[in-house]
Amino acid sequence: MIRKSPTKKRTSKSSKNTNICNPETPITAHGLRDGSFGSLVRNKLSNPLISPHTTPRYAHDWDLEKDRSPSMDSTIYTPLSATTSISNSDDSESSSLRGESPGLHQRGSRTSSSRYNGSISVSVRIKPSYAGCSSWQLSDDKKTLKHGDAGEFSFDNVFDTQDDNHEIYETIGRPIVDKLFEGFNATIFAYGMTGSGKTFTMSGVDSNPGLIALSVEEIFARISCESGVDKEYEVKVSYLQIYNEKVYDLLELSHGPQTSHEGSPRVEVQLREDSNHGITVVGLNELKVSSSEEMLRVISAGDVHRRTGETDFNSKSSRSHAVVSIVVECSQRGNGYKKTSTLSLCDLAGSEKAAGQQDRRKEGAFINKSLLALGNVISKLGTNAESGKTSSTTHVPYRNSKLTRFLQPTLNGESIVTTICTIDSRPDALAETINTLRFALRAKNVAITAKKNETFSHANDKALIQKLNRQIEEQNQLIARLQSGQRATELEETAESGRPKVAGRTETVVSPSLAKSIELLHRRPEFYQHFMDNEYTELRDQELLEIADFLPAAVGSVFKQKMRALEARLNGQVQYIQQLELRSVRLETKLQRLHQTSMSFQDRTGDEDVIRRQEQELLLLRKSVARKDKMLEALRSAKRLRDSALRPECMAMQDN
Ligand SMILES: Nc1ncnc2c1ncn2[C@@H]1O[C@H](COP(=O)(O)OP(=O)(O)OP(=O)(O)O)[C@@H](O)[C@H]1O
Repeated sequence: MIRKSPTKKRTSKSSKNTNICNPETPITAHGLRDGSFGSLVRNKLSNPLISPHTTPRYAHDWDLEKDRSPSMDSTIYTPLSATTSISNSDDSESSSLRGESPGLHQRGSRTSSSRYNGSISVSVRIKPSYAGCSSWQLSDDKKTLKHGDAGEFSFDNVFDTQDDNHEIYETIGRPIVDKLFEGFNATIFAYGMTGSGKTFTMSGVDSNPGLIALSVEEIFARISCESGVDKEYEVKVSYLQIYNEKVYDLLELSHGPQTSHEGSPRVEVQLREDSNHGITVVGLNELKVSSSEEMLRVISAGDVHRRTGETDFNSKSSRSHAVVSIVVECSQRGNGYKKTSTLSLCDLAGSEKAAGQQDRRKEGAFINKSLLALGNVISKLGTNAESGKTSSTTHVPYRNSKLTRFLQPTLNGESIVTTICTIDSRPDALAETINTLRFALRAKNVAITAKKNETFSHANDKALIQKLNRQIEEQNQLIARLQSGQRATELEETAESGRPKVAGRTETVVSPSLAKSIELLHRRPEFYQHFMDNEYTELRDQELLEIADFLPAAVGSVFKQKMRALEARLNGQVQYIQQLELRSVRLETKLQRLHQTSMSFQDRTGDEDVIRRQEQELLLLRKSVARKDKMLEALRSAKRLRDSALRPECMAMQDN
């Protein structure tokens, strides 16, 4: 049975959100103050913060490098306007009216069953915060975030502080797992500043499992429901981290989790690109797993080795980008159908300000550099989609970081992508929050054209064809054996009927008409017998009938009987001879044709043999016809003798 996670209906909340500074605000199960963000602030359509020509008021690490910062780069920044928000929300609304999942951003009109056309689906999750008042406000439909200074931002979904991981899974995780089972590659990635809740969303905690655990449970629940006699599933998992621009396998088995100390990067693996397979990770362990428990054990063993450290915003910050890849392979027995799709669950490292510690600073520089590269790629892909260009015709800077190189196939349209951008509502994180929201807006523009990974293997067809061919071959041999047996019998019979016996001859090359003639000759005795036995046919000769009438009754009837038999035999002989003559003519014509053919194929001794045999057959037939002629002549003379014996003078003499 498919496990149904408890579905909490996404309810609209009032736009008049509770100020989290309010001591009346209830505390959630996680010990956090519940409720949405701060006081309603006037909506400003023209916003100084988001103008490409204006310097942001908030200090940000990236702001120091304005030229490189995604937020400040005027070539990649898309100014936000009321129109953008409205058109985006209209888009989402129309997709929900079409019955599409709110978790995916699919363009229904261009979508066929084996293709998915859409764009990256983008959701934002707000982390509850104690630190100061927030001025963020969420719209009733939970799609638009407003900030007094930053303006208005619309997305496919905005999850507020009350939404737990189950709620998020139901809205964005389950539709992605649906697509996975249809055969599409699918990706969920979490993006946001350090401490904003990416790992909390992806991995969760014991009391509130994250998208990884919930997806894994769903995958195995479906497999147990769908597996059967005709369908079989295989599931594999791999887990890697990108730390300081190096890729490490988190499932390397050479050291058990107990022996390796927490946070140490495992075995380094390499990204490789080739024309056949695209980007691959050489040497990455892919473990076959057969249950959700087993897979979650494997993943948590990998978690232990993920690089973590302390940042200003997170005491246990993930210092690497981590990707869990789950490969689901479904094969149908009998027809060679196979579907292989991959679910990639990425928990990116968080962007941050420059840290005090040297190690943290180095890590932070790598993290920021790779996130900047990701932002640039997303921006370029978004611009391409808007202008109708493809990444094959324009340069997309995938090579600027290991993260973008690794995500290249995903972002290049081989996967359906959902991103969850986490933000921290505290005021001192506003600059980072705005950067995250800008990234999220750009991601919304990235077009996806994914196709199902389905194949039909012809291995089974080949086996079937081979089997059928073997059967045909066996049957051919059987027919040849039966034919040669029949020929041998015929030849035996021919020999018995006075023709020379040909010992051990198994040739079967006899023309059908010749075979028929031979058969007729073989049946000759029965043929004669038939006419000889036919004594009850009517006597047709009028003269004989009249003579019989003159004879005494007893003699007359014997006479009639004898005459009838003689007449019948005579007629039979005549008919038979006519048939033989006809066949003889036909055979002669055929023989002539064969002679002509043999002239042109003299080296083919097989044909000469056939001609020789047919000539022999013809000779026999001619002899037979001659015998028949003699027999006919004898019968005619017998008739003449009888006729003369029946003349009146002879009769009178007899009477005397
Ligand atoms: N929505 C939430 N509800 C309750 N607690 C949360 C939420 N989001 C995050 N937290 C808590 O905030 C802390 C930091 O979260 P988390 O580690 O998930 O952040 P992160 O974005 O992964 O940070 P980093 O990039 O530094 O790894 C954790 O203690 C986590 O439990």
